[in-house]
Amino acid sequence: MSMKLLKYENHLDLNSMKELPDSYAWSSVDDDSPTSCSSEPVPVINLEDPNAMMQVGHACKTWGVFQVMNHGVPMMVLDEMEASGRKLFSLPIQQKLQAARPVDGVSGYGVARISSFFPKLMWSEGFTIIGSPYEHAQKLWPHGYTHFCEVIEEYKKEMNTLVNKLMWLILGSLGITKGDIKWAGPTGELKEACPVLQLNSYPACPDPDRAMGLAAHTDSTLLTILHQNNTSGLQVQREGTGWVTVPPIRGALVVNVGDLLHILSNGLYSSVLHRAMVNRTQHRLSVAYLYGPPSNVRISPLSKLTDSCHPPLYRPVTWSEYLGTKAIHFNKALSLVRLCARRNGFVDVNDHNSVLVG
Ligand SMILES: C=C1C[C@]23C[C@@]1(O)CC[C@H]2[C@@]12CCC[C@@](C)(C(=O)O1)[C@H]2[C@@H]3C(=O)O
Ligand SMILES: O=C(O)CCC(=O)C(=O)O
Ligand SMILES: [Fe+2]
Repeated sequence: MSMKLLKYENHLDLNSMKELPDSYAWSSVDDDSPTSCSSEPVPVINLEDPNAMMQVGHACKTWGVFQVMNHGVPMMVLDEMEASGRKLFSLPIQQKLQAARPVDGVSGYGVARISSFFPKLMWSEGFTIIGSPYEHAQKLWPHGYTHFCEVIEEYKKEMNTLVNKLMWLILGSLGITKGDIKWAGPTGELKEACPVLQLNSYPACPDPDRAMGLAAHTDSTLLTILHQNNTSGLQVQREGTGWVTVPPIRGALVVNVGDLLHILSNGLYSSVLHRAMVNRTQHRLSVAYLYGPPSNVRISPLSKLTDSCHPPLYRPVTWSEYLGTKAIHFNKALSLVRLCARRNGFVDVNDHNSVLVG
């Protein structure tokens, strides 16, 4: 094979490339280059602070993203997850392809799912885990998959505890109590949704200024909890400022507001547009815990947040319906579930054809 590059699904084995192929060269990466280091930093919140709820609410309203410390997830669990991710992505490509994500499937190894919406390829590889990791792990390590599976299960358990804590802080900051949430159990635990674990790998890149690790997107979740290794790359877009880097802080976790929380809060807390950049010398890893509601729950603006002056801006939607819309329409999905302006007698700010009423 020429240049000893192994091709899979039209994508190349990134670890073996000495030059950036044209198919990976994003000419416009620098058009909206990151803001200077002097911009306001992404909030870092100590979850043991008695004012944590107020700070979380403020961060959701003004950023849509924040980092948390003293979150209760043991450092060892984060380190083990990172080591397992590294072990997985450093397997030979032929081995990783044993666990390839099927064309019509969600779990497994593959390129960024959003690739199809962009003319250029992304400098990353991913591994998506939904439900049990056993089936795929067995294909990756036929004789030694148990440790990987144990690490994943432990990580999911810790994330589930944290996501409950975060959801109640966020909902509390909106004045929402346990009785207002249909999918909360009697002791306030949020009924088990089917969480998704997304492992992302961004190999060192020979021409990082022209490459894109993961293109700008919002997550289709209520919340995403992201663990990044010590290499920076995550950037969030802030209105009026531009792209702001979320610096890795050892032990801290990044929390993103997703589209479903945007809907649930009737747009009070906006989902955050984010992307991942790559690095010339360092391999970057991230692990995203994508949290959504149980499959039978339809998410719509909470009634406590709406009245005649603040009508619901979005129609009810289940997580899987929303993922379906996202899979087809990508970043237009949120505006597609937005209620039509005229039907409610108010103007939709996103509807440029609407006529002012009243
Ligand atoms: C539940 C999901 C959210 C996700 C699509 C998916 O079905 C599984 C992977 C998720 C992920 C992770 C990387 C970014 C993202 C946009 C993508 O392409 O796959 C998200 C999807 C999403 O939040 O819409
Ligand atoms: O790698 C990152 O920092 C971002 C990953 C991400 O956005 C995702 O998995 O949804
Ligand atoms: Fe994301």
